[in-house]
Amino acid sequence: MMNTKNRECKCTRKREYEARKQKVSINVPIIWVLGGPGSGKGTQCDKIVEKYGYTHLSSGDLLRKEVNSGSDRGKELNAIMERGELVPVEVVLDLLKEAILENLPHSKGFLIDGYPREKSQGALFEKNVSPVTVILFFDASEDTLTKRLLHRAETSGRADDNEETIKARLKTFNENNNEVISQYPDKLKRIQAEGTVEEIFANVEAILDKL
Ligand SMILES: Nc1ncnc2c1ncn2[C@@H]1O[C@H](COP(=O)(O)OP(=O)(O)O)[C@@H](O)[C@H]1O
Ligand SMILES: [Mg+2]
Repeated sequence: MMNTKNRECKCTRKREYEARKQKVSINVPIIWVLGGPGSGKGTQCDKIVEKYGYTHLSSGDLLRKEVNSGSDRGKELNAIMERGELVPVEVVLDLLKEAILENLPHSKGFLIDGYPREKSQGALFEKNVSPVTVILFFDASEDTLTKRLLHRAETSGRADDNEETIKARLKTFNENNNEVISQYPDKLKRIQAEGTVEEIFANVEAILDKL
């Protein structure tokens, strides 16, 4: 019993290690989806998946999955996320890269939702995973973001959808966002995200139809 467990454990670790080392050759679009908390990244990604068949990888969802697994790493992550802070970049990047490799054989493109959150995260992704094709940045006012998140809080069950954490998340976002997007002037597509879901999606289509 003990032996089998150990073997499985080593095996998983080995696979993870190899995933990290492996060079990835990706010939489908890699799209970073950025914007403040509540800017509609998840909502628009769902619509993109429906029309374009891309693979949606949300860094937040991958992290929450890790938290729900109940692992020690998950518990540490949960504490950080409840404070509205950013988790260590290696953790997010490993989770993203593993998910990309897993989906690569059949994927038409990847939506990387909510990453990079810091300048260094973008550089690490491009170095260790792949260059980015295009960046969708959903731009909405703080007022709109807060209203949408408080509304989402009624049903989301997310530990970070409460007034205090929302304030901290907006602060984290404002501190880092300009530095992130200013690195990629040629790839950046700024999308006005105050309108209806359909209006915003029309602007998204105008960009993705050209890829
Ligand atoms: N264009 C929109 N107009 C009004 N509400 C929206 C719009 N887009 C998203 N929402 C709502 O705002 C909340 C946050 O959207 P979500 O897609 O989860 O944002 P993010 O993934 O960027 O945090 C959700 O409750 C969602 O239904
Ligand atoms: Mg989201």
